[in-house]
Amino acid sequence: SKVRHFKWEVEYMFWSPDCVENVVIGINGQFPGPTIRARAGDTIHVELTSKLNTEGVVIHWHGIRQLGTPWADGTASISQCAINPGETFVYRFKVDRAGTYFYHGHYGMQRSAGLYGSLIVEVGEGEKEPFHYDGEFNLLLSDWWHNSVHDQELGLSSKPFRWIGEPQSLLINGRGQYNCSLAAAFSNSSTKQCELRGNEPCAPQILHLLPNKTYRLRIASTTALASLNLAISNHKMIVVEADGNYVQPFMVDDVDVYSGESYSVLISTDQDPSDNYWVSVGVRGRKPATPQALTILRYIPTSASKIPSLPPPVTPLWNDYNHSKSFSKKVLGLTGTVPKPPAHYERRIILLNTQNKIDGYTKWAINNVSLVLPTTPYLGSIKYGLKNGFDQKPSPENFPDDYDVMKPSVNPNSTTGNGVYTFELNTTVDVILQNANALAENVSEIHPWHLHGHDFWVLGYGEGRFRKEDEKRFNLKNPPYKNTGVIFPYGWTALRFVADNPGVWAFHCHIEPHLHMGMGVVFAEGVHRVGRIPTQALGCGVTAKKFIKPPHKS
Ligand SMILES: O=C1O[C@H]([C@@H](O)CO)C(O)=C1O
Repeated sequence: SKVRHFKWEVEYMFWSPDCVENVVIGINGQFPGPTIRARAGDTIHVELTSKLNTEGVVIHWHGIRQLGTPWADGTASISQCAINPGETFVYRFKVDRAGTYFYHGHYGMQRSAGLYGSLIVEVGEGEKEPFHYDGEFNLLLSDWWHNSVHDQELGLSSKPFRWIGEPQSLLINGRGQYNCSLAAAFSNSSTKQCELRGNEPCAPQILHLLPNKTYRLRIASTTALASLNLAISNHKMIVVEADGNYVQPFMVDDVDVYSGESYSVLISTDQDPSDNYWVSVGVRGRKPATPQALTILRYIPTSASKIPSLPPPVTPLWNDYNHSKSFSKKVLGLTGTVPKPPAHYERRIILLNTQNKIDGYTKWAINNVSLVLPTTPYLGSIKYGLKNGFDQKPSPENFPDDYDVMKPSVNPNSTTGNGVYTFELNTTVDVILQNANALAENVSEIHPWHLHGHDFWVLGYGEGRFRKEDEKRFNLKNPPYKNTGVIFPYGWTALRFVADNPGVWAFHCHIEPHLHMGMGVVFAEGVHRVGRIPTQALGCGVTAKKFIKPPHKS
């Protein structure tokens, strides 16, 4: 295994992700940031210098468990202090397992500003994947707004509340087309045909494939909001990986990808090689106001500029939740490659997801607490026993029996808070994510929940309020092992994980504005076992006072 060194500079830049000039956060002059490729067992060493001149920054390595390096998880106020303008911070961690991952900003709403890139881990030298392919392509999916994240953030934290609305564009590898369509010829709207030469930052990345081969597409979503659906005209996909774990292969026409998830699919280039085909990405779960993202799957030697003869695939109806549920339930762990869940839980917490008003501000709350992060990162506060870093009262593990999840939330007692769920090291924990009605009547939304530092088993999905007897239907045989799991409107999702990674870990809705509005919780386990935390990660809040020594007096 190797140590892979990278030197990164993070900076704002002018860029045109969807052919409209905007401001993005780039890395080394690139948007999306550079793709990291490594092999399982390698160590990644990123020396990150911030050239953001008016704000801090951190980078989270999504899907990497940070075994033994919780300070490198890149979560501001949780695992480290934000990196100040001009400062350099070293992220050094092991990528222990092959898979499709990505990285992104985890401070304020910097992910929405474009701070993200792919992290691909190949199998270790001499090891094999449990499937064959001749070549691979990487599709990092995101959504894009034309107003700045500062504008978006201010709206979300204003009274009256201003929602960010639907994205202007969907991007594939940071590229979309706002004012034109690649498939205008097939549309009955007035959208004009894109006239792109191919070298523009918004020109689609065309996938060049040879006929009669098998390709692996690595699909990951770092969207701020949108739940996505990807389809390829005339080509079925075999799903083989989810969130860095192998799944029992299954064939589909289209794949749902929620923010924070990744999938690998295999396709066979067995179609008419004198044609090209569309790859299309559309919005699900929210009434779409965003055109599909498109790129072209080109069969060599057909001309790359040949417009496919068939129209792009149609995304399933946005509110066809049965379609989404049926997809999610097909995702099962590949026996023999992923660990089996312990048969029993030792602790169960139930997390009610509600939209609330607190002092007239619109928030999301978990068991009536809306997360507002403390100024001191938890990792340092807990390790050094500094009790003034955050609320010492344990966080609520349930919600009132008479709460009606089908009715608009009232929550007279909801508050902001920053307490922690503390687990005894190696405890088997069940988390029941309970969805509910939002503030408006007859509205309940999709929320993809992402856990840092672990994978969890998704034991089941259900409708309405979770009941104890529902556990009889849990899949303990071959549940998928993932780091992001979705809750459907008015439903519940049951997760199980083993709290075996000393550190402090965020668990939150991966929709960026929802997290910003408080939709997250903090888990801690075995923090006394955490090794020496780099001083730089502690240089803020109450830990700064303890660890930054005054200049030596002679
Ligand atoms: O958090 C959200 O706020 C809006 C809406 O509920 C209020 O404007 C929306 O669609 C969200 O997901």
